[in-house]
Amino acid sequence: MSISTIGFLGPNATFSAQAVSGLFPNNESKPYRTIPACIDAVVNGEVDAAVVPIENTIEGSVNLTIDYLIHEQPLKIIGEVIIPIKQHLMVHPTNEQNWEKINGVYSHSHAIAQCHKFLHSQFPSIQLEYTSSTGAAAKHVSQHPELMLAAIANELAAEEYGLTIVKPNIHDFDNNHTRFVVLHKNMIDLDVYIKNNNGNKTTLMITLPSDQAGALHQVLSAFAWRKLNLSKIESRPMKTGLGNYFFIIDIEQRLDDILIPSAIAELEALGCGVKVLGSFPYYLL
Ligand SMILES: O=C(O)C(=O)C[C@]1(C(=O)O)C=C[C@@H](O)C=C1
Repeated sequence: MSISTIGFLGPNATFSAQAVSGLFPNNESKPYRTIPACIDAVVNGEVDAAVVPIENTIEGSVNLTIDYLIHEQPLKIIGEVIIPIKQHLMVHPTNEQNWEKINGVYSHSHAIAQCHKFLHSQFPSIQLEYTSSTGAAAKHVSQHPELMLAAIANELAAEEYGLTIVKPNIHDFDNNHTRFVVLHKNMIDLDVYIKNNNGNKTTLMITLPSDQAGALHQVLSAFAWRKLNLSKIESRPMKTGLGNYFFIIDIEQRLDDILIPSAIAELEALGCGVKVLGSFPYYLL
């Protein structure tokens, strides 16, 4: 396989690690402390690909991933993997009996956001501490039993760092999933290596011509009349001035020879900028 080592948001036993072992069970993987560090590692050639979170059912987009890809390091999206997310409250075993008296809850900001209702009702005035990942939170809690802390993380993290789950499934909505993208320097075909995908997508980045009435409507109609099914549309700031936005659009099919190229040509004729971020298979684990 032209992909051997995969970078992910570490340490061991994060949800990102789970996504990597689910999709690439036989590859080597390498943990990084932040999402930008995972992306840089692909650009620098330290790893062949990275698996990074891009969207969660409850919390929405992972803006850091989208912005870093668009503004800093343009890699290709070569695949997508969606995994169920179950968040558990865990403590050091020495604090198991009096876990309701904990002094602080540690986790990744997205994980804390997924459990806001639980935290608000059970621990309304507790100190919340944000860590670089759920795994990092579990590791920290395991190293400081004397501080009486809890982490929000997954079952693997409880095992890996020797913590006891005292409240399982504390995410506020049952249907909690996170979408991860596989990033690579080149637009390679992942489905040659990983079979049984659940569908295909093409992701475009589109900038609108400035100050043109109905521009977004025209963009959407270029897809609508070709019956190109869109599964996501998202706007993010260009960071060049208030009101300047670009759009990320997911189309539910591969980049073909006719329909998508002709939609792109129509958008360019309207004065839009269009960039193909990837055309790839997706997998549900
Ligand atoms: O902290 C982790 O375990 C991660 O892999 C990051 C992350 C995220 O950024 O959304 C991934 C999945 C969950 O939604 C919570 C956290």
